[in-house]
Amino acid sequence: MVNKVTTQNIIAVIPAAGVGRRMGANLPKQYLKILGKTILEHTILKLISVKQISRIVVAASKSDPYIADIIKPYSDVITLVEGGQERADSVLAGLNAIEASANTWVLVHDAARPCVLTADINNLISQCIKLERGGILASPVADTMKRDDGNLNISKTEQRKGMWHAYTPQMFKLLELKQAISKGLANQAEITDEASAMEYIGKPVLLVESNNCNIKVTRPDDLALAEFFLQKSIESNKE
Ligand SMILES: Nc1ccn([C@@H]2O[C@H](COP(=O)(O)OP(=O)(O)OP(=O)(O)O)[C@@H](O)[C@H]2O)c(=O)n1
Ligand SMILES: C[C@](O)(CO)[C@H](O)COP(=O)(O)O
Repeated sequence: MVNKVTTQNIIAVIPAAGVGRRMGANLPKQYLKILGKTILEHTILKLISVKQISRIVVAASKSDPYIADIIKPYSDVITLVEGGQERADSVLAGLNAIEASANTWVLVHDAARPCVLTADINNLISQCIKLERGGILASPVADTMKRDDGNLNISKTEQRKGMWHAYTPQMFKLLELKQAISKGLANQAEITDEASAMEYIGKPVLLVESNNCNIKVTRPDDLALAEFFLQKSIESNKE
């Protein structure tokens, strides 16, 4: 499945090996269609529209009957690898397929976030390169945050100030990210995104504010919302 990547530009990794349990569809959610294209294809097209991204590594499930047809039109820029049990395993499999300098920047973006704005990806890239720091797209929390007591009672109101929703893309140097995820996985740390792996090894991570349209398609209701945002971005590209 793997052919090695050799380039010095930014390389994107798309974890696309999830099963979409919360979506509850009869196929993994990244293969559901919105506006005539699968969610994964919308995501691939967003990354292809970013000039600095030279290659995209897609991590898909081994038994996946859908992926080959979807990536065929983009086979000149896409490398396919086999994903893993957890999202972090899939990301690491993608990173392991990249044969580039340790200093190469990699940008990890969920297959399930097709509505990200190209302008926000470009902004993340330029902030990380300018400040020589890894960073993520994120959005400040807008609601009051409650902590439960494990029994549907509120135990506490958390301080909202300074709280952010973590989105993707998340951009780091290849070697550092590989080391961080490998260490986190080896120590059974909870690694739900790339930033949490970097935090685990004590590295600072930059927050870059994203448009709120960058939703993770997770539950059935998200499909209509994603269609609305994708339609809006298609129309604004026509103007
Ligand atoms: N073992 C896994 C699990 C998740 N992902 C990917 O990571 C992204 C974010 O995960 P999530 O939205 O949680 O997707 P699923 O795991 O498919 O959803 P669920 O948790 O509802 O099953 C998705 O693009 C998903 O395909 C992956 O590549 N490998
Ligand atoms: C990476 C991510 O999308 C950032 O919000 C998120 O952590 C993925 O989480 P999930 O547990 O796979 O839904």
